[in-house]
Amino acid sequence: MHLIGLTGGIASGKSTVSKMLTQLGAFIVDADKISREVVMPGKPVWQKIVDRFGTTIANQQGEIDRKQLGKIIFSDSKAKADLEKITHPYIEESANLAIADAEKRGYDTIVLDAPLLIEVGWHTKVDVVWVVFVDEQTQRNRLMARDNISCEDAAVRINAQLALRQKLRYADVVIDNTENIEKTHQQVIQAWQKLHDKVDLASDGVLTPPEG
Ligand SMILES: CC(C)(COP(=O)(O)OP(=O)(O)OC[C@H]1O[C@@H](n2cnc3c(N)ncnc32)[C@H](O)[C@@H]1O)[C@@H](O)C(=O)NCCC(=O)NCCS
Ligand SMILES: Nc1ncnc2c1ncn2[C@@H]1O[C@H](COP(=O)(O)OP(=O)(O)OP(=O)(O)O)[C@@H](O)[C@H]1O
Repeated sequence: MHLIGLTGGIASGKSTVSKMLTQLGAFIVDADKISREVVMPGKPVWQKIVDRFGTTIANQQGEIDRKQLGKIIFSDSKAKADLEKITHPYIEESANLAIADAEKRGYDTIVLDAPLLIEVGWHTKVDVVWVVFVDEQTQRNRLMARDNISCEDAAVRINAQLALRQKLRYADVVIDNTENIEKTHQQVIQAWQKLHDKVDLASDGVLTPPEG
């Protein structure tokens, strides 16, 4: 089994690359999706967030108001650290279970899609690290357009993460997503092919020619 750690910056294109990897047959474990599941009402994380941030952090339906929580944590590093201390152990436990389950179900390639892969040290538990890169201006423009936020808010969110250029130092594979989707798709297919060819060589000493 190959475990790919897929990371990048906010709005650099991780979900876009994830979808391409799904089409190639990988199973995706999405840390952002898990972070939404673990805060549902009734879960221990929900209570811990309400204890730390007050009852007004939950909306009328009792769900955590993510917009409000995002506003708080992206402008207050202590609040961000507190939220991460509450959520990360549960996100990690759930991600580990999802990886083990996908392995049991016979998936040959599993992708841990996590924006904070390197910040939280999970890059050490994956086989290879793929970083989805874009230049900062493109990143800011895509983030503003997708989330309908101001240039200032986009900059605050980008700066809340380890700089994308720093993440490149941990990369086994860099997917440059600055240009169009087709160019990105070609890089993903190439990296996928290389990963699987390499393993064929390592496992039996003979390079298996690609099919077709
Ligand atoms: C801050 C929250 C409430 C914002 O929720 P929202 O629905 O608006 O955004 P979503 O969860 O889809 O995240 C969007 C992007 O924000 C960035 N982001 C999220 N959390 C963090 C964080 N703690 N630090 C830096 N960037 C973050 C990531 O690039 C992520 O892809 C939410 O992201 C959250 O609960 N974060 C804490 C959990 C966490 O660290 N998640 C990251 C997975 S390892
Ligand atoms: N090559 C591209 N050309 C144009 N737009 C793109 C390209 N890649 C992604 N986008 C757009 O940029 C935005 C960010 O991409 P995406 O949601 O995949 O990023 P992400 O890294 O998963 O974001 P987040 O960290 O916030 O979850 C989306 O609106 C997406 O449609």
